[in-house]
Amino acid sequence: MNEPLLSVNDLRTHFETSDGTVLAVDGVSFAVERGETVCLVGESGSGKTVACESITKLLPMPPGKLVGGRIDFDGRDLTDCSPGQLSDVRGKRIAHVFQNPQGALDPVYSVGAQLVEAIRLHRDVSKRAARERGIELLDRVGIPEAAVRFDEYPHEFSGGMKQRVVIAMALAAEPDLLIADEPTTALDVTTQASILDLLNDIKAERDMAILFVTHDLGVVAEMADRVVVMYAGKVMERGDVHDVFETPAHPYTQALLRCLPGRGERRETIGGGFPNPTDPPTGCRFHPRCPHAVEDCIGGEQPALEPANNNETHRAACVFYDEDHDTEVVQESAADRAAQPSEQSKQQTDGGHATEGGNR
Ligand SMILES: Nc1ncnc2c1ncn2[C@@H]1O[C@H](COP(=O)(O)OP(=O)(O)OP(=O)(O)O)[C@@H](O)[C@H]1O
Ligand code: NI
Repeated sequence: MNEPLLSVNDLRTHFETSDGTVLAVDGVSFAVERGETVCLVGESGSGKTVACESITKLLPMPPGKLVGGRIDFDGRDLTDCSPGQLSDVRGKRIAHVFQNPQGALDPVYSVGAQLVEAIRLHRDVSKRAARERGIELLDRVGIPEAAVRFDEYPHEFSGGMKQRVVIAMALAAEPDLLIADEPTTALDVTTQASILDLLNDIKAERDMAILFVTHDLGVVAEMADRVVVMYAGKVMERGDVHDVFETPAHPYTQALLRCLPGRGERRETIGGGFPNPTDPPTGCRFHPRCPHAVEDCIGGEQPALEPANNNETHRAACVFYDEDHDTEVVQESAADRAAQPSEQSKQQTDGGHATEGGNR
C-alpha cells in the first residue's frame, strides 16, 4: 500500500504559560490519504487547531513547543525541516484556510493583485497569464462576474465571497493538502452549505486531500471520508465516517452524537466540565464525564487506540476495547441511539464552541 500523504505520529505540542504547561496536543496520531477528507472533531479546547497548526509550524513558538512526535508529509519529516523548507511546503504543497477570511486578505491590495502574487509564487508565468488564471480561479470558486470583481478590494466582498477568494488563493498553489480550520463557522447557514459544497467539488476535481476542522458533527457528515474525534489533547476514536456514525465506539463520541439535532430522544448536552488543559485527568481524559467509567478508566495513561468491532481501521481509546473488558456495555448504548431516527441537520451547530468573532 502507498504511504499516506500526511501521517502524524504521537504528536505532542505543549504551551508554557504562567498557569503551567498546557498539554494542548498530547500524543495524537492520524493519517490523511491523497484525495480524501479527514475531519478533526471535538469540543472547543480539544486541540484541533493546535494539531493542524503544528503541521506547518504556524503556531507561536514560544510559548508553543513541539515536544515529541513525527509529521511525515509526502515522504519527509516536517518536524525536521528548516524554516525555509517549511515555508516552501506551506506555500506550495499545504494551504491553510481559517475561520476568518478577513485575516487572510490584505485590505490594501485588490483581490486580483493578491491572487496574481499567489499564482506567480507557484508558477513562473507572465502577469497577463496570471491574471487570466486568477479570473478563472475566482470564477471556479463561484464569484459572479469574476473579471470585474478581480480588481475590487476585500472590503467590497461579503463574508462568504471573501472566504471564496481565500479558497481561490489557496488553490492558486495547487496544493496536495488543504487544511481548513472551521472555514464556515463565521458564515450564515446558507453560505456555509454552499462553501462546503464548493470544497467537496474542488476536492473531487483535483484529487486534493482536505484536513477539515470542525466542532459540528453535522458538518462532518457532509464532508468526511474519515473522522478523528479529539478530546483534551487526545484522540478518542477514529475511523471511516460511516463506521463512526453508525457504531460509535467511544462513550465520548456517543455523547457527541446524542447532542446532534435529530438524534436521540431530545437534544442533550454532555454533563460535566471540560478538563483543565494544564492538569487533565489521569487515565482516560473523559472518565470524569463518562457514564460507563469503571475503576480501570481512572489511573495511568489514556488507553491505546484498539480496534472496535474487530475493525482495524475503526479504533477507540477506551478500556472497554481491550481484552479484559466487555464491549457490550458501551455498545448497547450506541445501539439504542442508532435505533433512533437519525435525521441529520447541518442547520444547527452544537458542541459548546463560540462561533462569534476571532480566528479561533
Ligand atoms: N498560544 C497559546 N498559548 C497557550 N495556550 C494555547 C495557545 N493556543 C492554544 N492554546 C491552548 O491549547 C488548547 C487547545 O486549543 P485549540 O485551539 O487547539 O482547541 P480547538 O480544539 O481548536 O478548539 P476550538 O474549537 O475552540 O477552536 C486549549 O487549552 C488552548 O487554550
Ligand atoms: Ni480551533
